[in-house]
Amino acid sequence: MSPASERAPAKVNLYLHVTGRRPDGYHELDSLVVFAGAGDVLHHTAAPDLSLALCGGEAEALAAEPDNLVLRAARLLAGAAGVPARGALRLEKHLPVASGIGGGSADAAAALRLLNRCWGLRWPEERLLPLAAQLGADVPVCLSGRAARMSGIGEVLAPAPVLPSAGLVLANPRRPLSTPAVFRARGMVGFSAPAALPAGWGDAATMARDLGTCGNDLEPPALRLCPEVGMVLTALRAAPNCLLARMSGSGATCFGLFPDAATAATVAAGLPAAWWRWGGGFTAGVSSLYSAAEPAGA
Ligand SMILES: C[C@@](CO)(OP(=O)(O)O)[C@H](O)COP(=O)(O)OP(=O)(O)OC[C@H]1O[C@@H](n2ccc(N)nc2=O)[C@H](O)[C@@H]1O
Ligand SMILES: Nc1ncnc2c1ncn2[C@@H]1O[C@H](COP(=O)(O)OP(=O)(O)O)[C@@H](O)[C@H]1O
Repeated sequence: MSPASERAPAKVNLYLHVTGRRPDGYHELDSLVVFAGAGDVLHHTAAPDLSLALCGGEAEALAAEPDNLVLRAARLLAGAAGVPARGALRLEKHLPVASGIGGGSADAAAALRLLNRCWGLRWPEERLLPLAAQLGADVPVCLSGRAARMSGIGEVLAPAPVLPSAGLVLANPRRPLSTPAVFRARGMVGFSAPAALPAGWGDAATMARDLGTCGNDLEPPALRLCPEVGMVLTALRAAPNCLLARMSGSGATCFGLFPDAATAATVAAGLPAAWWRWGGGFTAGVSSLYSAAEPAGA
């Protein structure tokens, strides 16, 4: 990746427990978040003013978006750093919009990393995290792009258990789902306890067995709003060697876990062409971030 580009990988919630609700209406969560090889890409070219151009297969869904998260992130960082917001940005949009895999959050996080570098700020991750949290509950976890155990409303991050190599299929029935609408549709049901997880897994089958004891508490309301989620889950579960299939985030994208990336790619290619689908493996992290030990301007 060129120094003037940043990957914005898709976030996948391998499980998602709603553990409480704050007085301000936000929900407390417990989730194991991993990142997929699929993602958007953000590019920067020096320019006196700030602008954003969109390209890529999923760009059309954002054409009417009045307040792209990339521009919000750029303005927020410029304001916090006291520098002019400048640069011609180009977003290659490959992830479906409003689909439970955090594309907008990943783009916002990529903008923070990219402009931190292109504007010569060299802020460490810890200094960018409060800005990320202001942009959305999922943006802090997307900042490092590292697998994490996420709690609070998304801002409390702890290392994930050691993950095995595994295959991952993502499939979306091409129905956008609004995150607030899915939380609302959950209604007055009770809360789940945080999951009990081991320190790590040696293979994909053991990981899938343990994750099978968890769930996604947003899956039932999402299924009511978007019955196609059920078709996607059925197709994933019917695929040979599927170890686990579940919805990610507030949907409608579902994931399937498979023994390896090659199997996942084959399965994805066999899913209905009318769906958005992708198959591969987890990604290890994006980090072009600076460590706190590194002096600014170094
Ligand atoms: C549900 C999750 C799980 O990872 O993923 P997605 O389905 O969006 O991918 C996230 O918590 C989404 O994070 P994000 O999409 O950044 O949410 P925000 O923009 O901050 O919030 C949008 C709305 O979702 C609801 N919301 C979000 C996060 C949270 N912990 N509790 C909530 O109740 C609130 O109604 C809020 O107004
Ligand atoms: N760069 C962006 N990519 C996606 N959505 C964006 C972006 N900027 C703003 N949005 C808005 O954020 C909403 C949530 O988008 P997204 O992050 O794709 O959802 P999800 O977290 O459910 O996958 C969209 O409906 C759109 O209105």
